Amino acid sequence: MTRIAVVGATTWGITLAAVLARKDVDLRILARTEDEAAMTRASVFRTPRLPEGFVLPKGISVTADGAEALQNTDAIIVAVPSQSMRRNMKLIAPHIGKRTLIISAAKGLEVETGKRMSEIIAEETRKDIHDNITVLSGPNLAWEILAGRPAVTVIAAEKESRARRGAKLMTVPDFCAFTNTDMIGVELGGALKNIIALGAGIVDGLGYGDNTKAAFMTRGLTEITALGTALGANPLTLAGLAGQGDLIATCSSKLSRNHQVGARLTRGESLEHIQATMNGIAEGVTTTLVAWKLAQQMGIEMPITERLYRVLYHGDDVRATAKELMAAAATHELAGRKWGLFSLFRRRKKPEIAF
Ligand SMILES: NC(=O)C1=CN([C@@H]2O[C@H](COP(=O)(O)OP(=O)(O)OC[C@H]3O[C@@H](n4cnc5c(N)ncnc54)[C@H](O)[C@@H]3O)[C@@H](O)[C@H]2O)C=CC1
Ligand SMILES: O=C(CO)COP(=O)(O)O
Repeated sequence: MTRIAVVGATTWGITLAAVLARKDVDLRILARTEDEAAMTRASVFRTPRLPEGFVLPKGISVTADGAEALQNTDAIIVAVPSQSMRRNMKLIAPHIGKRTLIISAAKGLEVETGKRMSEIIAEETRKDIHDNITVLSGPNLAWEILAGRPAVTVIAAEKESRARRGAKLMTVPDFCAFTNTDMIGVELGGALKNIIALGAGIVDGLGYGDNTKAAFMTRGLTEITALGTALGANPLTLAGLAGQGDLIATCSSKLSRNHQVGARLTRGESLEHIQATMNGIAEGVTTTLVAWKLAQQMGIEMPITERLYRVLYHGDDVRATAKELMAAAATHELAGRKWGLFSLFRRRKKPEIAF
């Protein structure tokens, strides 16, 4: 029987385990402590993000023992906040088998290095398993998926065969995985759209209309595509499910924590207070910092990211910043959009960034 382990008793980890339980597989969740494992087993979830009354499907085992959870698995899904990816990988690396597929399900960039999750996984694992590193990302609000509403996702790996293997493992009724070989694009799409989702929460919180929102989302996609392609992503990936698709889902949904952060900022709440009370992770906060630094160092114009960075890290006034952004001198719509076919072959070197 196929054996899959999920690292992280998080909203997304539990959701993916519950989704996979729709088919006949041996599923194990690796929790951080025996307490956390016992609570998850008893369906007492620390996060209120799961639908009310949700019960962990029978047959999923939960343990805090790494060897028990991870040995002899066909795939390990790592569903932890991105700032904890390196720490988690250090713990699980010794248990990863030569043929085990590693699926990163986190959507963020490491603050200290600006690195993508797959880069961190590679740094923390043996070379002989690097071909097995894959990433999963797409318009995937956990609550909707657990509620049984149909969704699709994308699995990317450098080798098409690994992406196909991952997609086969992850596809179940009402949750279907597309494949891609552009890992950079899929990861950056999932991470960078959170910046724009946070801003969309501000747009909604300020009571602006659909015209504003459409403009904001479109220009948001423009600037994350500019950074993404400079970092080596295929622009078509960013226009696909893991980029534009996820951007639409999170900018439109009140279920999105990133959207919630933006909306709460417009009510005068401080970022510290929001983060302390939201009981979950909004990756867009740290991703804004990383993207801003990358943009500065690579000379890429990101007017939305730049202003959100000032709101989040320098306490700029949300209303004044939104007004300033909407009034900012418009340029040629296609200015800076140089990612024609040739840009695929002209990757700029990512700077070494000191954060
Ligand atoms: N919730 C969602 O709808 C989706 C989340 N994701 C991504 O999945 C990643 C995890 O997010 P969520 O599951 O929503 O987190 P969450 O918001 O449910 O939980 C985050 C909290 O989990 C705890 N945690 C549990 N196990 C942990 C471990 N092994 N290492 C570190 N912290 C642990 C920590 O207290 C942390 O603050 C993020 O990168 C997120 O962007 C991706 C798609 C959908
Ligand atoms: O990535 C997500 C949906 O695709 C989840 O969004 P939030 O992290 O903003 O809740």
